[in-house]
Amino acid sequence: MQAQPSPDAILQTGLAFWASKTLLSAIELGVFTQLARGPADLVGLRDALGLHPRSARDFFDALVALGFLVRTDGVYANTAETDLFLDRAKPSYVGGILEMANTRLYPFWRGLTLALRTGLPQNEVAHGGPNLFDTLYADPARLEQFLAAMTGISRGANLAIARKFPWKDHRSFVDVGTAQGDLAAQIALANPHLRGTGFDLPGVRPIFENYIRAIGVDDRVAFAQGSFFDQELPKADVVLMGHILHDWDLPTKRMLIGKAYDALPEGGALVVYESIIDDERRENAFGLLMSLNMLIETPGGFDYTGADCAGWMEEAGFRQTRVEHLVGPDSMVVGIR
Ligand SMILES: C[S@@+](CC[C@H](N)C(=O)[O-])C[C@H]1O[C@@H](n2cnc3c(N)ncnc32)[C@H](O)[C@@H]1O
Repeated sequence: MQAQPSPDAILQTGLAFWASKTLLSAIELGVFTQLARGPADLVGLRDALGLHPRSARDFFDALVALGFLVRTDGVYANTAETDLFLDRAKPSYVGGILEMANTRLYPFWRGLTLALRTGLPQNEVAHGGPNLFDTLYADPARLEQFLAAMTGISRGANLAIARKFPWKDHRSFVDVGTAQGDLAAQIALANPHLRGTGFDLPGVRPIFENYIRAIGVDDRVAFAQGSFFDQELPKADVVLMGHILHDWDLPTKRMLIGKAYDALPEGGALVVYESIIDDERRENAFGLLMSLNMLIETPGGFDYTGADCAGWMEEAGFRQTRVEHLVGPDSMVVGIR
């Protein structure tokens, strides 16, 4: 017998922003950082966070029901996951991307319908700025938040690339658009024979250098500053691009793949990774929604399938390509020169 149609999934997705904003506000308020110092009862937690009595209990219990807190005999505590990943005091903190989601993406996504009608971004550049990065980089606090957010969204894939890629066949790498440098750091940590470069705009240098020093790989990983629009890429055995191609329109994507080709020796590899959409464009919902996020954030950016990317690489001269899943929605496309 066929199941009766139910509106459950429709209502759940339609109102999913309730759960999303509750988690984002909990991160903003430091709920998980506070509870990482020790469990607390309703009044203790409410007072520590400076919340009004009216809805504090509903807020904390909603976080229990959503699976982000546990409550035992009236005492609230983090789950293993929120304690590890949402306590700001731990290096495993991944909340940077969610802080950015809270302050920037949540308000900007209000403009999605308008963006779909006009094809125009809905973020800070909506009223005339030249590009996302110039706007972000004009404000040091926003720049720092953005670069930390990138580490949050990329950490799982960075660890997978550091382990999965055949690094033993290579001696050097350059991470193009490196942000804080987490990919470069994870590759260097897992592969002591490699030397690496993080390439990015000049304003990124101090943030990159602090991060690389804190991880302890500054003897093998250096920063090279510049814009990939104005100059060639530093030469290396492997060129990596994480969340770079989706920021730009097709001519720029092709230009960047061409510059990567020029930077590689014969047998060298280009590794492109992000939430690569499945070739049928029906399964990787995160990748497809990420592409809508690029509509909100950029004038011409979009996400793409593994087959799309492999095709652009082949047009640029790469002789072999392959697509490999990393973690969650992320895959890498590898091109061998
Ligand atoms: C979306 S972030 C990706 C960061 C990192 N690769 C990751 O996956 O987490 C894009 C990066 O490209 C850098 N970028 C933007 N325009 C650039 C340019 N013209 N030249 C070099 N890097 C640039 C930004 O500063 C930023 O670090």
